[in-house]
Amino acid sequence: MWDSTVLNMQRNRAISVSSALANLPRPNGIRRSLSGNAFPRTIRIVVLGAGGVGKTAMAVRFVTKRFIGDYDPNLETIYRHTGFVDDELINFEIMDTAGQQDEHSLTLEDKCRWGEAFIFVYDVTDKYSFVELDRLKFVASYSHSKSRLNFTPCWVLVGNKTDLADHERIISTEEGRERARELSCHIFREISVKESMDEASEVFEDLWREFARRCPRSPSSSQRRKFSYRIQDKIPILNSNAC
Ligand SMILES: Nc1nc2c(ncn2[C@@H]2O[C@H](COP(=O)(O)OP(=O)(O)OP(=O)(O)O)[C@@H](O)[C@H]2O)c(=O)[nH]1
Repeated sequence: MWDSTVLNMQRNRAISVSSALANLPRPNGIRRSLSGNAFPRTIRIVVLGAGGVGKTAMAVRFVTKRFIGDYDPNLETIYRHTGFVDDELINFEIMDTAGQQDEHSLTLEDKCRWGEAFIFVYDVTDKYSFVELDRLKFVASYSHSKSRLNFTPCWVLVGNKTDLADHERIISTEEGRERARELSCHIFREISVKESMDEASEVFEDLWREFARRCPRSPSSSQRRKFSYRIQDKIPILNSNAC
């Protein structure tokens, strides 16, 4: 009797503390999500593709809404960005990999083990970037299978630079769609990061929806920590309000 009274008191206290926490204003203006989750869920996305296809431009477009013309090709960064998708507040962690590897950087497998969702980018005017997709998908699938995370990651294929398509297109939309099927990608989009802010954002938002559908519970923080320590030592993290 006494035990159950104490248990009930503890439970009521826990409930009132958690609802009080949920109602507190969050630091940096982060609100409780409208879906009712007190804390935003996190998704880790790795962006892969040959050099110069627009990986950095796409990530920066999503995070800052701006198109910035040129970046250091060796720059690898993890962008952290919090935003709403369908009334739910989501933490996006986006690893922008360098298309040209230098011998001191982490291996591609190391980086892929960190990821839970993958965006493969090619340039619709560049045949090599299209051919390179096979190798990248192979490495990402292999690395993910070694990471022992118990869900199929979300795969997305993006053909970028459609603003150049009228005169310079080499890969047709149908070829892109067909390759998405061959690579078992869940989502295929053609976009112009340069001309459209919305097209870049929709890639990340649709990716989140697909991820949430196939993985209702995110990996635990202890699972995530296993893959973090080597990566986060070597790749700088940039919060979106600092971009
Ligand atoms: N026309 C056009 N150019 C683009 C578009 N997106 C990116 N670019 C340009 O393509 C070049 C390469 O873009 P990045 O974002 O640096 O490409 P990346 O894939 O990150 O390249 P690496 O860092 O070498 O791997 C830059 O000059 C961009 O301005 C686009 O949608 N249209």
